[in-house]
Amino acid sequence: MIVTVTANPSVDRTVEVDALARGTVIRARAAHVDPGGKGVNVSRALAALGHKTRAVLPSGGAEGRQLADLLAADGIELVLVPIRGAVRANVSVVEPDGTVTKLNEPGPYLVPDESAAVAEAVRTAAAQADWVVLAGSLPPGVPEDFYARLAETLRRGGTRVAIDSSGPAFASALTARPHLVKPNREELAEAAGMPVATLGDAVAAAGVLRARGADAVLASLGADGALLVDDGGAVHGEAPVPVPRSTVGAGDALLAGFLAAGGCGARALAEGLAWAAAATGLPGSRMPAPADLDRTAVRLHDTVETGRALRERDPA
Ligand SMILES: Nc1ncnc2c1ncn2[C@@H]1O[C@H](COP(=O)(O)OP(=O)(O)O)[C@@H](O)[C@H]1O
Ligand SMILES: O=P(O)(O)OC[C@H]1O[C@](O)(COP(=O)(O)O)[C@@H](O)[C@@H]1O
Repeated sequence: MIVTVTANPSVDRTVEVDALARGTVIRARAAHVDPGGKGVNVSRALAALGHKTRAVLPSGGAEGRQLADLLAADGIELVLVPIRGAVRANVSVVEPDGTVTKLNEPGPYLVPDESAAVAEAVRTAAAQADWVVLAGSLPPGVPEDFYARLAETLRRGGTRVAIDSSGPAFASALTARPHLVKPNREELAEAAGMPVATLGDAVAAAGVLRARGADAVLASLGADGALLVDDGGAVHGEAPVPVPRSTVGAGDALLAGFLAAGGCGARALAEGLAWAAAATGLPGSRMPAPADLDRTAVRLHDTVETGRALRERDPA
């Protein structure tokens, strides 16, 4: 069982427009709504591919009810912690060439009792979990070391912990010695305090994160695939996507596939890459079904091509 924790979930609205122009009225071509938040997406990917998962998240307001309704059909065991504020709504504006502009709200203010209730729900939900995933930003009011403290407690109790966050919440969580962290290229560079322009830079930056406390680093590198750095060394892998549709949630699919395949080693990296490639080929944050996976497209490289320049972020 993989338990996910999303401190700041969202209702994700994706709006398709012909062109984005500031200060004008834009008539959208289409819009759709998905459940959102990084841990929520990890659970969605796991459930879509037949794995047992439980998602812990604060829930309040009309958006909280909407999010629970959207998730009801997904086969995820939900642990909803009531809060007074309303769950946020994030908007992604997609242009025809695939460029995505994201507007992520800060989220509701959580009073100390509400933060404590989420932490308590996680401790209960985590009993007998194979992995606990702590993912996404923290809403206002939740202390910066929220994931760090949870990770420390879970680790002491023998539970494996994976973290996918950013900024101070991520930096502080490293000190809790998580088993796995999943930064994207920007988060890797920010946390390591160095530019990441080549695969060699990514290996070096992952080394910095390991020196700060992470056992293993699964770095997602957009169109350049992903890199796993652990005690066994570094492995790079990629899975080309002929027509990328949307990368929203692709990093979450990568992490979900990696954990579903055991959460360590090259085989898990390959599985994560297959899930991420499939998610990248689907619209919005839709998660792949078994028929969407093509494991034959995955290529692993034991020798990392350190001089290889990383591509600019794909607009899709
Ligand atoms: N253009 C692309 N072509 C192929 N795979 C991609 C592409 N963009 C993303 N991916 C896959 O999705 C994963 C996550 O994407 P990335 O943008 O790095 O993460 P995040 O969504 O967390 O920002 C990558 O590691 C890669 O496996
Ligand atoms: O918690 P954050 O960092 O604001 O991110 C939340 C957003 O990220 C997502 O989980 C998608 O993640 P990615 O685009 O990084 O794959 C959305 O569902 C959600 O709106």
